[in-house]
Amino acid sequence: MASDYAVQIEDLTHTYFTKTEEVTAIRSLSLTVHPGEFVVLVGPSGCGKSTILSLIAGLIIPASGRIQLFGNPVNGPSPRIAYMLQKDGLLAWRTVAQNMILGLELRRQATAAAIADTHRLLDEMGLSHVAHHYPHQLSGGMRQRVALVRTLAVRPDLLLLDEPFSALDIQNKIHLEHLLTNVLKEQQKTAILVTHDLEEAIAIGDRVLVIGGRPGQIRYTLPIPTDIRALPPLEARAHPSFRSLFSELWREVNRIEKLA
Ligand SMILES: Nc1ncnc2c1ncn2[C@@H]1O[C@H](COP(=O)(O)OP(=O)(O)OP(=O)(O)O)[C@@H](O)[C@H]1O
Repeated sequence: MASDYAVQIEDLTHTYFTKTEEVTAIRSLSLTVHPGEFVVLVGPSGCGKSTILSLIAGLIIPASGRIQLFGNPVNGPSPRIAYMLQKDGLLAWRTVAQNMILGLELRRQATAAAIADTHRLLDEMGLSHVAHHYPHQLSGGMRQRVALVRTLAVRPDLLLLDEPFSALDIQNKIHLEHLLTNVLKEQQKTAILVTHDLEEAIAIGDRVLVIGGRPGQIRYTLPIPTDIRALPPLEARAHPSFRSLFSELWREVNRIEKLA
């Protein structure tokens, strides 16, 4: 069924059960994401941001509520989604070229054309010269660029990004943000990013949602103005309105942190 939304979440609640306790991570959360939109989730530690991504990815099943992906209910992992984490997850015994086609192999889609596509992406990331290197021969920023190629290689319609750049220094971080936003815009992909970096959220998101409280809910929405969205991440940070957006987001995150 056709849908106007890439992601549609209605009244979602999720509780984890451990041997000793029940933790309701999120309660009554509703959210819609349009195709091609880049939504960023920020908020205090433990407010349920990663849980939201895992639910959308179909890795965990919600206690109640509905999640639809491009009009179809989420019942488990979907080939339309790719997930990227803070840890690059590169396999030490595979070269860069072999690592970047891992997802394609797992999905039995490693055709000559798909592999050629990943080499083009690797080239766009400025890494063609390390295709035959092993992960231990690369810097942290290079490793994360390879992980990004591997994530994009499966041509997902939706990217879920859980703090993918948080371990990088500021130069590498902005470089990767730039590469990511370029590819997303070119290929008109939808993405949801979790980050603790409020500058990053404003510099690359279309809309920033502050999740907070226990259980977590959406407590504040900051739409990013079009003129900032049109800029690359470094230039966005230098926009005259950037500081006031940052102050607004900082204030809200701190206010909401007290709700926990
Ligand atoms: N597998 C699990 N079993 C039990 N409780 C869990 C599990 N995963 C998460 N939780 C709990 O659910 C709540 C939300 O966790 P979640 O990881 O989604 O938060 P987060 O906002 O992503 O945190 P952070 O910013 O620190 O990564 C926390 O109280 C956490 O302890």
